[in-house]
Amino acid sequence: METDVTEELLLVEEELQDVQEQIKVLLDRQEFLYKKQCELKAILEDCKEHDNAANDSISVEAQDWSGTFEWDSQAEDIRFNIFGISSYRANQRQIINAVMSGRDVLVIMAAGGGKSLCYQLPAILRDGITLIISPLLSLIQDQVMGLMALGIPAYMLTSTTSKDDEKFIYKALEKGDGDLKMLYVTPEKISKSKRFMSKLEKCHNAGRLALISVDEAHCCSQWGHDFRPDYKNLGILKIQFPRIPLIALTATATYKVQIDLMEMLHIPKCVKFISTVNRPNLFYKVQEKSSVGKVVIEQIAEYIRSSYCNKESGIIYCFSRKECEQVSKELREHGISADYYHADMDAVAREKVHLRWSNSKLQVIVGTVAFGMGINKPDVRFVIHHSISKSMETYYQESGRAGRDGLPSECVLYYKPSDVPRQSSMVFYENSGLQNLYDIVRYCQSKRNCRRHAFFRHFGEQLQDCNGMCDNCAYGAELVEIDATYHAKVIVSLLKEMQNCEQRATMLRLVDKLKMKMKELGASSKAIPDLKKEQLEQLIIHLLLDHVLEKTPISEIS
Ligand SMILES: Nc1ncnc2c1ncn2[C@@H]1O[C@H](COP(=O)(O)OP(=O)(O)OP(=O)(O)O)[C@@H](O)[C@H]1O
Repeated sequence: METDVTEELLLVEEELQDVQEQIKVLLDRQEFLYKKQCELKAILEDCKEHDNAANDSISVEAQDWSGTFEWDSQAEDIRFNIFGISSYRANQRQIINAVMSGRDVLVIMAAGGGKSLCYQLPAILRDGITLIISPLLSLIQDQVMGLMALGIPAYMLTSTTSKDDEKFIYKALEKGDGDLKMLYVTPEKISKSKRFMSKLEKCHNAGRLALISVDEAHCCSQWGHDFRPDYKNLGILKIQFPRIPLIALTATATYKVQIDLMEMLHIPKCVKFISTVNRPNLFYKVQEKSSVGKVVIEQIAEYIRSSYCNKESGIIYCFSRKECEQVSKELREHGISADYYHADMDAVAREKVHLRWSNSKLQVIVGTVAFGMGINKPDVRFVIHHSISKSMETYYQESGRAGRDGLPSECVLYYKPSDVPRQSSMVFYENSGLQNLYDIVRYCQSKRNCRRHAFFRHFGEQLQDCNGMCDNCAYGAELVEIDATYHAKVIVSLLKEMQNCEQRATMLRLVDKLKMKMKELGASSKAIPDLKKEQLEQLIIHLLLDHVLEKTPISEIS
């Protein structure tokens, strides 16, 4: 009898072993399929966007904007003799021709690509006044000063405009008196000043409004990275002046943002000129960030000292105002010439720091996102992110402030998984905030994929060669594969427990609980690899990206 039972037990155990192996195979298959599903969905999304973009741009291809036009020789003359530019850059001539033909135009051209010429040259060529809407006073002041220096009658109507200039401008608008070719205003002027709008109307009715230009047009869209409520009201321009060509320009706009701003500005049939987002001179790199703040600063200081010993200019972006002050103070203690810039400072103090840095009297400016649009310094050699940005778009924009002169420059992002929850609490209530954050988290976590390709994918552009200009392509990091299935299962079971008890799962709490649970389960005696805190954090983030984003309820994750 006993032998029979023993034999049966052996059979049951054998079958159990068999079942366990089958489960493992199925689990592996499930994991593979989840990954594949995620990749295929991303590709499908990309294809849809490409198809739409291709359909929308049929009108661009239908007309050859690079052909011969009646204004060609006059345009060449202005380009060379007024702007001192010997030849056009990619798309500039085509854009100018489309504007001169009276079409509405949308221009997406990378930072430093030469967007200004695309509306400034037609502004001189066309009879009448060009109205330019730009979001920042400092940007406007720079532009007007630059144009005046070239002998072009450009003015601005802002809070800093003198009474005399204001009088001159209003007379020029209303009566056509005086020499005024370009008029810069902020969007508030359009949405809030009835007096200005009535003068503009008179200018238009007398046939003197030549062109409308909306700079930094991505500010129209809530899906963009710099939404400005007053930009939303700019749709009024095309309603009031439907026959005046409008050119909208920006350095970046995803397909969604493009659709949004075309709707808002009422330019559904605009000709689109989308240049590549590629900045071949920028080297992208993600650096593992120590959990000890002082070590991070030491590493950054050492990097600046060794790579930029001739005091080449740089920017460091920080998460908070307090962090900005702290980082700049500690860098100074390490002998780096650095100062901070954030929205809590008064305008004069901010301008002073900006000026010292612009004149290269200060090597490093440590800023929050407030150090944004209007930075025209061409020779910024490095942009360091002390913490992860909130989206790929923000990161592209901020890191893109490096190397506007086209010379080699570096963009380094210091990443540690425990910075992710800090950002996610900030973006939680934004439109697609978490989705956007997780895109950049994926960028940071990847140890294999080309960083540049991540940008192409994000902006729905065809892949181009990186030429070894990112860490993953250049160094091909040596990767050690660790089987973390056991840890992952424990994390999921812990999450379920915490979810059932309605406990908040912070990264710190989860890692602590995980370590305790692994001890309880006697993981060390089961030849389970012992993972470091940072590795456990990375694993948690991976799980978050792979499962939570796919909207798999925790209860269904096995
Ligand atoms: N065809 C050209 N040849 C040489 N230089 C040019 C050409 N077009 C523009 N530039 C110069 O390139 C620099 C950048 O131009 P611009 O300020 O218009 O860039 P942008 O596209 O507006 O960049 P951002 O988005 O960063 O403001 C300027 O110094 C400008 O004079």
